[in-house]
Amino acid sequence: MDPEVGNGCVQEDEELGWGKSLPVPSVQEIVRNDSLCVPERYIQERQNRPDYHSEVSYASSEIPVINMSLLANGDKDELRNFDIACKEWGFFQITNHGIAETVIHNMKEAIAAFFQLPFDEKKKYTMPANDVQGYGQGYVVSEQQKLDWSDVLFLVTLPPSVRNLKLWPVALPGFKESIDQYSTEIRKVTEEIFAKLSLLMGMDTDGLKMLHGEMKQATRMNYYPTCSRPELVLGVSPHSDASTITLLLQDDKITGLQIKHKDSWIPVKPIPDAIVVNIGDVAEVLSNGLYKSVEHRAVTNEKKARMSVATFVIPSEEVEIGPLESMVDDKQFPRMYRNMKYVDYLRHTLERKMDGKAHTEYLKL
Ligand SMILES: O=C(O)CCC(=O)C(=O)O
Ligand SMILES: [Fe+2]
Repeated sequence: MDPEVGNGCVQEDEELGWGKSLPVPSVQEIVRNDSLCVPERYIQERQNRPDYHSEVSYASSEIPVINMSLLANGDKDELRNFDIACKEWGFFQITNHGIAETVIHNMKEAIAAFFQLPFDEKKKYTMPANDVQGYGQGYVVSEQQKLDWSDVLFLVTLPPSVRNLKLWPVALPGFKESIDQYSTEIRKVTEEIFAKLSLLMGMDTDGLKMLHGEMKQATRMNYYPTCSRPELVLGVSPHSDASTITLLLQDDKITGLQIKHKDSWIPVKPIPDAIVVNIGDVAEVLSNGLYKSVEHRAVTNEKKARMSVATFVIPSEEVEIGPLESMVDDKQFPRMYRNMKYVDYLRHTLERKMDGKAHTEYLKL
């Protein structure tokens, strides 16, 4: 069977989308056909391999953990911890976030069920040639570029009016309901985080929410098959997220996510039912660089496939992003980023391969 997924099978939608990506093989199918096979296109250049210089630090216990219940209830110490987490780490895990265990469990089951479908079934949701939504892989712009050891289902989930249900496996029992519930809960947590970020950025509590216009959520469901040579490949190449914030649900038992902190890669050890939150490029720009959209990547392993669900919270396409007046001070904090319509930034990032912090650099003055 030809394991190729990506564009080509599905008709192009007429509307101008956010971007497009070249078709690539399904890694899950490659591994299913031959669990030892690691094609050349997946073997990273030496300096990009996960074990290069053994530079992985095991200081993962240092990554901040924020108690959302304390934060939401106005605890001053937790607000300070949150501020430090956003400034110094750009990444933290949240506990007591109020999302019911069943909602998290159902979301994980839904993506597991999708990736367990036969390949011919999954192919029905293949990314159209001019879209980044659907089943396939994003950020592939050349036949020469190294590929990530993962398959993806990427869907815009909120608001419901902008969903492209043709690309949703709606016939899969529980799939749509699980995404609906999970997305609604993530939206609530986002509003809580936005309220506190707004205060820290010198606005009223609803400042960020208002500024986003009709806020959207897009969800990238990542499937990382096992790899017989995990030291040669990357599950996701180093990148920062083009979102305002990202909320990531990861496997409770398998560590795969690593973040760049003080020039080392630090693994984010899962805390069961916690959600990993990171500052995205939009929050970095709005805060004039005070809050950091940190580079991260995912590695694979030989023993067990890993899944993760990244929910990107993004502004309405027409919103102009740029440093907030309250974050700029000509003497102390001169403006570091230019203004740009959000959709133009998003398209800029989606036309390129993932490349560390290179996308954010484009916004710098
Ligand atoms: O799987 C992970 O831990 C990271 C995924 C990620 O960074 C993304 O989808 O943007
Ligand atoms: Fe990411």
